[in-house]
Amino acid sequence: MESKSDSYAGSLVASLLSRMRRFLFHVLSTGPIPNHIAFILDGNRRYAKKQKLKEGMGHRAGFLALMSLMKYCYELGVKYVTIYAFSIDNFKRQPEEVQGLMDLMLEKIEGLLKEESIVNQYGVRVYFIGNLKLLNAPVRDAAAKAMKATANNDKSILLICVAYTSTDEIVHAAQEAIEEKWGETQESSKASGAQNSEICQEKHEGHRTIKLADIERHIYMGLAPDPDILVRTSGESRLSNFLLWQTSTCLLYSPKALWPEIGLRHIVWAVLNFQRVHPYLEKRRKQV
Ligand SMILES: CC(C)=CCC/C(C)=C/CC/C(C)=C/COP(=O)(O)OP(=O)(O)O
Repeated sequence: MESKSDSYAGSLVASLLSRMRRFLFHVLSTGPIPNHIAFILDGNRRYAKKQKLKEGMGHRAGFLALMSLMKYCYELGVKYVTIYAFSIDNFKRQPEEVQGLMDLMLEKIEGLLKEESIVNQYGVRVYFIGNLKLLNAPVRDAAAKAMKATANNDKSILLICVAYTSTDEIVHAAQEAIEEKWGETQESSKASGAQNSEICQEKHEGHRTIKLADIERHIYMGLAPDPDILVRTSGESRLSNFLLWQTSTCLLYSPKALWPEIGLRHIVWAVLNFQRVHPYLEKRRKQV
């Protein structure tokens, strides 16, 4: 059992580490701080295997790592954090694993709403991004509840991509943009009393004139600026169908650590690298 002096020493060390971290962040903030960092949470099952844990425990450890990372990002002044929590392709995994992940998600979303959670400590507004109708009803309802409950938080933003892939996001946005154009075309045809053949012609023209901005208006991630840094753990540098539309001028950082092993040093290193290439990234952005 932990004695009183042990717990006193423990809280002293925690407070010292927190002060050191804040000092480090203060020094870092003399340079540009990324506005948006996105994470691909790779390597949770490998971590469980490495630590000889049950597979689901890797994802639980991954969630704890996520909480620490969010804390570091928000303390550092990063406004937007996006995570790839579950891709549409992940539905192809063994049914027990998918169910285990959905159960974990449900439990953790409910936990995020508790008063003492990081979301409330840091004034985080939560968005769930993706094809949410693919989720089971309890997770979808919990996601809707979390978005509603945090709607008045405005200090920071957490975007949780679930049932998400970039190609699905782009197809969805293109479809909505076409429907919007078609709606406008019909309206203007009605107003001018055009004949059916003319409507068809206008519809055709309307489709042909879809612009980049029409698609961007309907992209799920449109509520956030493009990420400045994309972190993918476990040494992989593939994007795996994540934020393909949004990452043309983004710094990719792929530390060897498995997701549950990610920590403060990785964030500091990512930000230092971002600061080093910042003038170049800004130039590229202006050109784009
Ligand atoms: C509410 C909320 C935000 C919950 C998030 C929970 C969480 C940590 C989800 C990660 C899910 C996932 C499929 C990660 C990829 O690791 P992997 O399973 O592919 O592991 P591997 O790369 O070792 O195979």
